[in-house]
Amino acid sequence: MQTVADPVPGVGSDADPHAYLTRLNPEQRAAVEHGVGVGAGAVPGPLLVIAGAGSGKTNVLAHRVAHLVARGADPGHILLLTFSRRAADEMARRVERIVRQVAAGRPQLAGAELAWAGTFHSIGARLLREYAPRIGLDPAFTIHDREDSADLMNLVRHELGLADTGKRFPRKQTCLAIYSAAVNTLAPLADVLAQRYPWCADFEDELKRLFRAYVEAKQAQHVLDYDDLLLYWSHMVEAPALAAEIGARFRHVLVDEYQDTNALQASIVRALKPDGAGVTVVGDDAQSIYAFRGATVRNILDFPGQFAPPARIVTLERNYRSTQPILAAANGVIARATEGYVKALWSERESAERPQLVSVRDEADQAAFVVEQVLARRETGIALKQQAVLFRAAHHSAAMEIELVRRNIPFVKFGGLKFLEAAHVKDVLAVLRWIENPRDRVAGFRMLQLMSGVGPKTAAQVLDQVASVQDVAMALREARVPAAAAPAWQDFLALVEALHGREVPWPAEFETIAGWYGAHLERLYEDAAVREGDLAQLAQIARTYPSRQRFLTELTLDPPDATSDEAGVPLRDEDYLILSTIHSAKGQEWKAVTLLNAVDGCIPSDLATGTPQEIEEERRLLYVAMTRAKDHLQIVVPQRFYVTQQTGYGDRHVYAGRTRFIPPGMAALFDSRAWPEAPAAPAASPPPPEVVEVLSKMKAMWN
Ligand SMILES: Nc1ncnc2c1ncn2[C@@H]1O[C@H](COP(=O)(O)OP(=O)(O)OP(=O)(O)O)[C@@H](O)[C@H]1O
Repeated sequence: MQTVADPVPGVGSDADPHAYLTRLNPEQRAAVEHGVGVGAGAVPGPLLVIAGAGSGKTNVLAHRVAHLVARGADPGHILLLTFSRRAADEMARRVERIVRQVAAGRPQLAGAELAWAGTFHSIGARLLREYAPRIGLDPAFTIHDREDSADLMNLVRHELGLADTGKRFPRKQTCLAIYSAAVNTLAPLADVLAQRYPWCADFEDELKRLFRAYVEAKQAQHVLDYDDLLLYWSHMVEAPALAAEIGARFRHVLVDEYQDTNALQASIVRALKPDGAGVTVVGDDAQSIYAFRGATVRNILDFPGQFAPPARIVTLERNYRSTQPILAAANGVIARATEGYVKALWSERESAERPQLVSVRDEADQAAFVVEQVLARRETGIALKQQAVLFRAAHHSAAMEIELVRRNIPFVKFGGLKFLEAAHVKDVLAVLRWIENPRDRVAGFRMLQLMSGVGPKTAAQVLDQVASVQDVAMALREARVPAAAAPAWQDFLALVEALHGREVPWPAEFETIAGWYGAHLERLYEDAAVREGDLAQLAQIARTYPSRQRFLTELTLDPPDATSDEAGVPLRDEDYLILSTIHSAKGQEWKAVTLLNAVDGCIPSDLATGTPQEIEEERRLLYVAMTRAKDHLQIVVPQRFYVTQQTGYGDRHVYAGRTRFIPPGMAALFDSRAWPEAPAAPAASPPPPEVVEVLSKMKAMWN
């Protein structure tokens, strides 16, 4: 049902206003044009774009949105759901660029802006604020990140006496993980326990009690956790009237990275558009790597059959990123998967260089090898930024990081500690969150204990006192605190009075809080100077938001990646090597990619070999890693590596075999080599070095 775009006369210097379509290959173009312009008022039927790695998924989605706008769709009625905010921003930029090309001579397109592009969570937060009164929610709710949620879970766990049952009740992080898995997979608690947490199955009743109390605590404190942003949204659209109202706001709903959505997200899309009209989902089942967070590859596998007639499927198989030998090896890995949409990626980028399988002795040699290669490639003109070292688990890069620091090679690491997880950043945000919502107990608890002399008991008492009053500042003035806390308390009262009275507008408010916190920082942390740098960065970010509420919401939902107390964040270097977990490498590409620790136990991770599904997900992880490479791919296989805290064995070196996903039958797709290469001839043994006498000098120092 495609139509060829009508030419629009007099458009800029470009004779064809839809010239952007000619840049697409036939399959991409079919996806972009599907159902657009079939008649005034008609909405395209559901579309599934199966986009192989590097086949231009981002490109296609951006073109489809731009094409819809160019053909008359109101950008304010387009909902674009992406996996990360970075992806949403990038997409919006591309759409605007394409639309600008068509806009000359069509003034109504000039200022076209995508008002509704973002992650499921951030769009959920926006809709919930707007519709809060309709579902009995306080619109000023604050949002807890994972750590806050775990803290609240812990608080409730203690209150219910579950922490001291004598038996080993699951810890707060585990409780939260179980809760989150049940919510996101829409599965009964008993099933989640049986399948994922069998060692907690005995606690089903207690866990239910805990989760009920946790939900009550969140409601009493007007806080939502990450999962609530989806859960409330999904409950909201279960009401047919609200579903119809919200669904009607969005004529087109486009979802990126559909393979990594969970059951809850799919149910939201279904509720908004029950017949699939206007829905486009794009993804690659071969790159589904978030099952551990509740994502289900079933969403993409089952999408077409949800509708009658079924959704149209367009498959993109031409890869623009990698050389053909790299693709052949990646295809070889994924061809052995048990289920999926069949596709054979191909590329016109011929190369004589096959990917390498490099055998090294251990992790130290692995690090030395990678550094040697990285530097050699830089000599050939490939900047460090164009080179990435990928690994399955964040700690796999430890030896590598040490070697890089020793050799003075700057690097950035993605997938390690997140900015918002750093204690000092959390401290400042806790103050802001509490000012926003004084019922938020986790924020208040953290904030009050920043003051010398205020411990958990005093903090809890104070929070009880302010829990139900309107005038928080007054309640704080009347609160009794230990004498040791008196000086700090006076400063705190002054801060609260200034902020509650709104004497200080945003973002100056942030500076005021940072100033107050600065007085505590040195006492709280040894490396206060480093942390001050992070806070300055946070202040910078704060200035870009119009209000405290927007700042808190966006930052909680999409935190910046790294803090400066992490190793090697190259604040001053222009060029730096990329170190990244495979998960954080999603959607990226580099000229050269090196994969560390391609051994069984690391990939597949020995923590993820419990079920066939887990093993399949590990295979897809390897596939994702390999398909990030444009020109050069090296897969390193250390013969032995160091493992920590293996149950019953302690820390030790283990000998490992090459990952099972590259069996001997695939060897022809790679060049195999060993490093260091065996020396051509035995070197003559050097003369024994002269011994310099220092021992006696050392002792003599203390004579
Ligand atoms: N029609 C095209 N002509 C030329 N290059 C293209 C075309 N479409 C996409 N590309 C290029 O192909 C590369 C991969 O595109 P993109 O990042 O959108 O792929 P992707 O499908 O999102 O990949 P992955 O899912 O593996 O992350 C980019 O460098 C992009 O510029």
